[in-house]
Amino acid sequence: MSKKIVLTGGGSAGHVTPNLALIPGLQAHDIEVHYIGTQDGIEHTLVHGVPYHVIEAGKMRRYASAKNITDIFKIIKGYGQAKKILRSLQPDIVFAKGGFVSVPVAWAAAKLNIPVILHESDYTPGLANRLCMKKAQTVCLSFDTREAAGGKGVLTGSPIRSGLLTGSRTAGLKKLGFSGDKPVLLIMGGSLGAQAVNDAVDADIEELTSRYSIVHLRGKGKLNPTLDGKADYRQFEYIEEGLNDIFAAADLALSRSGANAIFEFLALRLPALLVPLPLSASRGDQILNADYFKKRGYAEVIAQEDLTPETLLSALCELEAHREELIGNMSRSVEADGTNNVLTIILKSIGVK
Ligand SMILES: CC(=O)N[C@H]1[C@@H](OP(=O)(O)OP(=O)(O)OC[C@H]2O[C@@H](n3ccc(=O)[nH]c3=O)[C@H](O)[C@@H]2O)O[C@H](CO)[C@@H](O)[C@@H]1O
Repeated sequence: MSKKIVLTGGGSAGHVTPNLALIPGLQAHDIEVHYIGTQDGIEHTLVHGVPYHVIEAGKMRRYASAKNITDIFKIIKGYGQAKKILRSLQPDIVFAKGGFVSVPVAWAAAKLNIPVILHESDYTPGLANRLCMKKAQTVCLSFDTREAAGGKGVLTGSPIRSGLLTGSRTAGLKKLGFSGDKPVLLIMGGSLGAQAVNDAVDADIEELTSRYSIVHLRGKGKLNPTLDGKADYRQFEYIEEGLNDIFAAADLALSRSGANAIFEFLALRLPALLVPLPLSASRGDQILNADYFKKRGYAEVIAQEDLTPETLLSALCELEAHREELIGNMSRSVEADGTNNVLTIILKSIGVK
């Protein structure tokens, strides 16, 4: 009888794309894959070709909000729904990628004695993963932060969708309508977009497009219609299909330092200028992710507070000047594409050879 796995994770694409990276390898081993996510989360739009089960999820905020009360009821409801789904599916294992939808699923799995494997993408775990960690038998890590994982941590690297590494520059340039005469700058604000990065780019668009051909992934609802049709500028909310060709066409990136994006840049040897999500809007995990990449010479970093049209331009010039050096450092990197490492851990724990 074939084995069964439930994947979970959502809220932002960073909690979904590693699961997408694992699905082909799991199916190649004849493992039946199911996904538990929310109705309205980005995971519902990104997961295709496997049965998708809906539960409610509540967000645990680090600030006071009336929603904290209503969300407690959602979490309790989600836990009950997850238990019902898991009881009927009887999976051999649950793989939780993080985000708040993971919490009721991991807790319900533990309650039903179903083993849980967790993946932590960031340098420091978020609240959702800290809550799941208690229930996990193994915590796979993108960064070598094994001491933070309470003896359960295994350094695996980050699962990366294999298709992302096999794009074509020619196809990317054609899709974007760029000649390839200017360097192509990919701007990516994380899966939900980054308003501060978008604003800084918009404020300096004339100068930037005089130097670069720009492909800008702005995030849902964050397109700027005044830039439609502008030469050397293409904007998208989010690219699901064909991102590999866009990545292949890019010479440089300007990006948030979400863990998945930066490990993808590393695997692609794409030099990036990182603008971490600031402490005012997060627990600071992107700052630590970016510091790690800067220290190893894989990327340059600029703080959001320091972002002006002038500093942005000079930081991009610096990045261009150090491009070959950064590519060399990334080529010698020891960080692995985690897809096979995570797969091996999952297969071993359910006895599949
Ligand atoms: C705002 C926020 O809290 N972000 C967190 C979220 O990342 P968030 O989802 O914002 O960003 P990540 O960089 O981690 O992941 C984005 C993923 O979406 C993909 N993508 C992006 C744009 C696009 O058009 N098409 C596309 O496929 C990227 O290739 C990547 O695989 O989870 C990460 C992993 O825990 C954290 O490091 C981030 O801090």
